[in-house]
Amino acid sequence: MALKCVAVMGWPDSGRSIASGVVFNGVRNSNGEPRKIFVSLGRFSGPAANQKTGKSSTGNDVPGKLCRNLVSLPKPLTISVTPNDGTQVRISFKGSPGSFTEDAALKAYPNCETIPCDEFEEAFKAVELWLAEKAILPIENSSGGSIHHNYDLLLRHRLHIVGEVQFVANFCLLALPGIREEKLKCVLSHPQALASSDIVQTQLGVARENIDDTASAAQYVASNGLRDAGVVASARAAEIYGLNILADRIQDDPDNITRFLVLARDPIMPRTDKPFKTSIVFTLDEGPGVLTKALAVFALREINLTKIESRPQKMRALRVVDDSNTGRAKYFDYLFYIDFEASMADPRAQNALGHLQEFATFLRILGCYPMDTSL
Ligand SMILES: O=C(O)C(=O)C[C@]1(C(=O)O)C=C[C@@H](O)C=C1
Repeated sequence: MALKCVAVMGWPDSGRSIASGVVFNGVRNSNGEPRKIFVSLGRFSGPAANQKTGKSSTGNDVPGKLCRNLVSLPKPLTISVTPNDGTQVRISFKGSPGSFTEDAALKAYPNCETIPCDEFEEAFKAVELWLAEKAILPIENSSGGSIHHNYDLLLRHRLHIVGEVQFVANFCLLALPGIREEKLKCVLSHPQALASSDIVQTQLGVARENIDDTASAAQYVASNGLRDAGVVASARAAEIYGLNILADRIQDDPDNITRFLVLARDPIMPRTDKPFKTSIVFTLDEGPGVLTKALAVFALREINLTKIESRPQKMRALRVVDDSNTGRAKYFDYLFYIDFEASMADPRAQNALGHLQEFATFLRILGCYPMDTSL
């Protein structure tokens, strides 16, 4: 059977053509109807294509290095590179020990080794340089919304989303031992933690000071012996830095949830025996209804969307279009990020992306991963 590789979902200008997978055309189902098949390029068992000749070891011609004879494709497998309990998995994160991101890593991989980094970018690099197997980063918060910078990093780097962690952060008010609430003149923490515990700070009448992460704030107050400063951080941070917990669960919304993404160098094989989510990013041409059309590819197949986010295309912020009424019109150019509830092993998802790819100007699959159903 001749296969035509019609779309490569990859980094637009990286010179590396494949990020997560390929959609193949020219495949028909048992009724003879055309069918698009998405093949994840994470890891295959079975004969691999020779990178130089483009021939598989079974002798079948393959168009392009990584296209394969789909008939012989194995059923999706889950390849577990690391044990489920996280033994020996090194996970990089932005922040100091005791931060909520580290808590989220420990929730997903209880025995992991965590690698604190100063910046999100460094957490990505730690995985790219094989210093860590995975990175974890917050992507959205139920009260503060999206963490936009991290959407940009997902696209700038080539890691794959391999998991999500939903985490309820329990914010505590901390201070040096012996210090009472009335003595506090200011409270230090991550801006999101400060914003999420506004009621208590207003009651205390304290000034707020932003620090990179909650645990670093605890470390700063402890190491400088600041007697008039409180901290909003976790109970674990109190223990690590020798601070007292003055008040527990000070978040305005008791269900303040942060969603974290787990990233790795390789994608995982999509499955259909448990709920999976897929995250994509795409761009569209300018025109009326184009976004509606893009969203319809999911609605038509009854695929539920859980998140949509738009970000400016920084290197190509303005699009100049000849418009018959007004002459030259200028539009902002956007990237659209979507999470949907379907596995890439599900034909509905394959068909939806095949359909989207017909008119999207760029499409990349950021990852297909098990949904966190723990909350
Ligand atoms: O500062 C921390 O402890 C973090 O892990 C970061 C972070 C965030 O980026 O939103 C994570 C969860 C909490 O909501 C507060 C802060």
